[in-house]
Amino acid sequence: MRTSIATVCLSGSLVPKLHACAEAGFDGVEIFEPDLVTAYESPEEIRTLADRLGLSLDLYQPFRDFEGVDEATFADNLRRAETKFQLMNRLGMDLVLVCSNVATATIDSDEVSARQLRALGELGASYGVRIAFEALAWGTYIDDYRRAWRIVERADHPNVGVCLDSFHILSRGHDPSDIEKIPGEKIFYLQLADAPALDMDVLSWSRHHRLFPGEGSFDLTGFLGHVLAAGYTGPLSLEVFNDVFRQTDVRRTAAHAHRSLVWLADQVRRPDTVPAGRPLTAVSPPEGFDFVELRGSGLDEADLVLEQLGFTFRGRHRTKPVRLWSSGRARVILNDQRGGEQPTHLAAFGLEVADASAALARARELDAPPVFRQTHAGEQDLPATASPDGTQILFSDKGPDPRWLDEFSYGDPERSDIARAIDHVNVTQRWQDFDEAVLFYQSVLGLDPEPAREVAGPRGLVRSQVMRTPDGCVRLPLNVEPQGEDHRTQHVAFSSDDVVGLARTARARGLSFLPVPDNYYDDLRARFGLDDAFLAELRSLDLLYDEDGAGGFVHFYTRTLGDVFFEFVERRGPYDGYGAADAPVRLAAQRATAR
Ligand SMILES: O=C(O)c1ccc(O)c(O)c1
Ligand SMILES: [Mg+2]
Repeated sequence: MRTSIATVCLSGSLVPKLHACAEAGFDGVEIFEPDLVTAYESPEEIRTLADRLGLSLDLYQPFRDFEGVDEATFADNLRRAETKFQLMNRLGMDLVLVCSNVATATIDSDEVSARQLRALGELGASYGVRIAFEALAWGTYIDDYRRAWRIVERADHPNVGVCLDSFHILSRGHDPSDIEKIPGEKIFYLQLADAPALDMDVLSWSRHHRLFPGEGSFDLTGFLGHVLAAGYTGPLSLEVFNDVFRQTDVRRTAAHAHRSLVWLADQVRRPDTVPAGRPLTAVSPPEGFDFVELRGSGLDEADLVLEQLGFTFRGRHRTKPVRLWSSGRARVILNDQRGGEQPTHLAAFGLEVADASAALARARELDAPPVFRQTHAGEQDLPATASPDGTQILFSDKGPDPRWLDEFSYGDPERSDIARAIDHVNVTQRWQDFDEAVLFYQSVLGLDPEPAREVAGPRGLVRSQVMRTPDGCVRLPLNVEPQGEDHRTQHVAFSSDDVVGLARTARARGLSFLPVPDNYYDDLRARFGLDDAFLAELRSLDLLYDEDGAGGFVHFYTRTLGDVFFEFVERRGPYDGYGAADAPVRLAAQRATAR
């Protein structure tokens, strides 16, 4: 199916927007009227440019406050419409969006609205223009697509149909299954937008918080399924009003917008809808973390901390300045190759997947950038891509022991069992990249988003959202990076069966913990009624504790090494969280002890 996007989704002026849309792979655009009005190019020049870029001009929008009005207003509205139809002829466009009246309607009548729309259709026909009537969720009288369709049916004009917009339908909780009752050819246009679950007035929600499919919490797969079942064959078009996307790089936004449509079209599992003409390579969710890789200027300090934590030094790589530490299936690579000028940071993580080359193929189909890593003959070349935040992701075929382990020598055999595996990797995001990251991890890696939540940091509440596999073997909590800091603070959490014992041993070896304030333990006593002995033990070791009704969670953090720190977690029983209640304590402590 063809893909399209409303120019209102993007930042800047019309010409760069058209270039960005074409570059991202869209087939067409909706021209948002203010973008044309404020452009210095003539309609003919816009038409020529679009043509040269291979973009069709699919929809002119919006034409406001047309129907449900008295006769004098109606006459003036027809005059207004006629000038727009003339403009559309200059642009070479044949479809206009008319949204339901929110301002001048005084007559609440299907009969009157249908008659007025019919007259508009008749006028449009003389210009070769068709009318797509859309019920805005906040329309004065018409705020439901079912009523818009009733009126269009009654208008009974070949040039009058409906425009369906997922936001207006799903935000109001209207049942989308009635879409299937509309004949496909009367659905003149389809606009898709996702949105976060928010409890606010629908106009503000729509104008500021819409998201691209896969970035919010609407069931767009189900929605699109109904539209396709109705027989709609027009473009899949994005119409996303979002303050962040209106301010951020136009090419980057267009690129993740396009990814969202490719992914959504694939989700409905109808080969005829897939924009690329063939389904995406199917992948199952990752089955575990293979390793994490740190780079930067402070890796010697990381060696020391890993040793104090009881990891085994597994040796050096045979051709690269890279060394490996492990504990159970938790593997940490310290890479001195590049990035030595930066503080120690999380540069990459590896994921074990059923089929590494299939995982890479899917990433490429979704326009995730390939990453080429230096390898020598005989070394395993792991397929890799990069996430929007720049972290490299390497795929390896799931097996008992990764083959690349053999490339390390002069180390010790694995003797530690304090850590079982990597429990989660916390990847911070710039606030403006967060939605793009949710879409990336969902579409490329097949991770599911948990509901977003907020964590109190020293500079205010920050958004936190976990992307994970259903079974929890891969968990990626995404957190907004504190603003105004000149570095990121990411962390790698290892799971252990005995965090208390581990903390005791590590402390005896001189590990420095993130210090926890005494007040925290008084609060813990109040929250969970813990016994004095356990509380004293937690306090003496700077351990944190949480419960979620299902089980308990004991954890601690190391001090920060450059831009990264380690966490050890023990999940007692089916505890499924991340100690989110403790995050404010961590953020405050990190700030208090910052370099
Ligand atoms: O917010 C608006 O006014 C507006 C305009 C046109 C649309 O298609 C829409 O969904 C909303
Ligand atoms: Mg709309």
